[in-house]
Amino acid sequence: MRVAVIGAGAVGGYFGARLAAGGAGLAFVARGAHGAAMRSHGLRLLSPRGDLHLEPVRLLGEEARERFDAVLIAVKMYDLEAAARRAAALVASDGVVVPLQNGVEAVDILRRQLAARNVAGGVAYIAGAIEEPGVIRHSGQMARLVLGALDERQRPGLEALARACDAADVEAALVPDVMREIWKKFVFLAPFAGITCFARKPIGPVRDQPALWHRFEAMVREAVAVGRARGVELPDELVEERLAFVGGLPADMRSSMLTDLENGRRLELDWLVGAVVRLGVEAGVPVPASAEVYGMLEPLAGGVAP
Ligand SMILES: NC(=O)C1=CN([C@@H]2O[C@H](COP(=O)(O)OP(=O)(O)OC[C@H]3O[C@@H](n4cnc5c(N)ncnc54)[C@H](OP(=O)(O)O)[C@@H]3O)[C@@H](O)[C@H]2O)C=CC1
Ligand SMILES: CC(C)(CO)C(=O)C(=O)O
Repeated sequence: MRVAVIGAGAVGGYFGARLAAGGAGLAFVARGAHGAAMRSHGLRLLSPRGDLHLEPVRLLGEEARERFDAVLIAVKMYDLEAAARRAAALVASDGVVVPLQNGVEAVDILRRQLAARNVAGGVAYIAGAIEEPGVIRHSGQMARLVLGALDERQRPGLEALARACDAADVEAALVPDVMREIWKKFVFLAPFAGITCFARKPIGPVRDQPALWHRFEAMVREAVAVGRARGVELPDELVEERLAFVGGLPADMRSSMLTDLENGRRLELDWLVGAVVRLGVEAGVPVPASAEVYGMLEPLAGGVAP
């Protein structure tokens, strides 16, 4: 199977390298110092699930005319529009494009640049970061994809992608209602990103401080209420289930937004806590806890040198 990965950072670099090592015909679209390092020394994964050094790495230049059966997009939300245009030039007419962003708005952004027939849904459960150009650091054991069709014609392509994941020892579940799965991640992830940035701490110290944990819980409840108001069928037990999930995460787990904050990078705030607030206001759902955390972080959203 021919797979292209646009954005070779924590998410794209990890899953792309595993797929390549598992035998998929894989090529990356990468840029900057990280892309240059991949070109000269390959891509290195440092992972509790096993280190990997992929060399050589196949990198696609602007001139690439090849078409791919699947295109995974793993750039930050603020780069998605441009990446979607690139995906349109790389995906086969019957291929699938799978966005792996956190947030609930990636599919809508992709549909502005691509035929709806090609745009599928995806969720990535993993924690990691680019440690230095050419090197991805994976933290913890979690490394899982959730994939789902948004058009019946995408099923064979997604099944083939799931088989390629299986061959690469990457856990990938095909689900019937992927938008619901995207929301099920969003309802804890947006609050998780918000509260860890608000506290400037990983999740362990947040759990240990009742005031922070109560604020986090309030934010999860608000995000679930917003999803429901928008017609997403989220089960009654979801809040408790998501709190238990976050309760079981390793104490030193950081959100990718906290890592970005600490590195002075732009934040995905407007698509995470900001989206809870924006969509909540649109739907007439009160979101005071999220709005307060959003307000505190908003001045930092553009990236502030550490
Ligand atoms: N990190 C994590 O633990 C997780 C992240 N996510 C989500 O996944 C998405 C990706 O995050 P993450 O992997 O952390 O991001 P990273 O910043 O680690 O990687 C993104 C990479 O894509 C590059 N890029 C951006 N636009 C283009 C483009 N047009 N062509 C080629 N390369 C491009 C970036 O380059 P440059 O640096 O030059 O901008 C960067 O190297 C986000 O939405 C995030 O919320 C989901 C689960 C876990
Ligand atoms: C919380 C985590 C690590 C889970 O996948 C995540 O998605 C992120 O911080 O971006």
